[in-house]
Amino acid sequence: MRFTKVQGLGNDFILADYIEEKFIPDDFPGIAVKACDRHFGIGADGLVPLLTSEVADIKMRIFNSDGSEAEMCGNVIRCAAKYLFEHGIVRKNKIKVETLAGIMIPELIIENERVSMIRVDMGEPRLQRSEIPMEGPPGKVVNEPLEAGGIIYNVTAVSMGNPHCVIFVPDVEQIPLQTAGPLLEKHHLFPCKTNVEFVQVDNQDEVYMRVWERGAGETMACGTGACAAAVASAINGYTRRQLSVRLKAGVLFIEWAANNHIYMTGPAEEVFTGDYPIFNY
Ligand SMILES: N[C@@H](CCC[C@H](N)C(=O)O)C(=O)O
Repeated sequence: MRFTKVQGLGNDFILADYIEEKFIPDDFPGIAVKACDRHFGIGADGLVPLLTSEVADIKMRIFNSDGSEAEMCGNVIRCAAKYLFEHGIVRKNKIKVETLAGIMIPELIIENERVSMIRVDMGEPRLQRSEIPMEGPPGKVVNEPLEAGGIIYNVTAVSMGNPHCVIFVPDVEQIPLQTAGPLLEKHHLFPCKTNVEFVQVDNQDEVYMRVWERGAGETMACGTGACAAAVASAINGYTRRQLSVRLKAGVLFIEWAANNHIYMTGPAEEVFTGDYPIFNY
């Protein structure tokens, strides 16, 4: 498998370009588990095959490092758009990408003939409990108490195509993410599991976030998570609808626009390329 290792704010992925390939492996989950291993594989938070699409410029599938398939990924869609543009595969500055969460549209911001940032139309957030999905009575889940491991968390649930559970805390550095993360990710009220974001509000224009990702554990950043955190911050009245979400390795700029779409702007980088053996699994 030819691959390009990419990262967006330290959330790293194996991009596997199958657009021109005749042989498409059928065990992407198995390949993801082995290739994402940080000791015995390439090492990454996920494996992302790029494929041809009948409804968009390309199709992107997303496999977490545990092999589960996700509907959408904000950080990798920026990386994929930059890769497609810089390698001359799609020479448009707005690229339509088919995902399990629908068609997303990354836009390349070009400065001095180089892609400096990528702004992605992430579509509309979904807030109804059934859309997350989360068990319970109909309506939105805003600042609602949820017990996990003997602790009550106040959660706001947002779907960006994939599920997110946002929890506001005074100091994210104090959160024992390795214990709280898995308990919330696999909580019985989330039938498809959930990504978990702990968010500290710095002021009306900025929050700081740590994330425990469904199927990948703690990662350095999460694009859909940053969008969910921004939506949750706005509906709880903590921030404006345009804000910076600070992560370990940098910032994502999120705007919840008047058309109800979320726009996420951030960087993307290629790290290295290589070949990975996928036979004899
Ligand atoms: N890191 C991603 C999200 C990847 C998928 C997620 N773990 C899930 O299972 O929903 C991002 O940047 O959005």
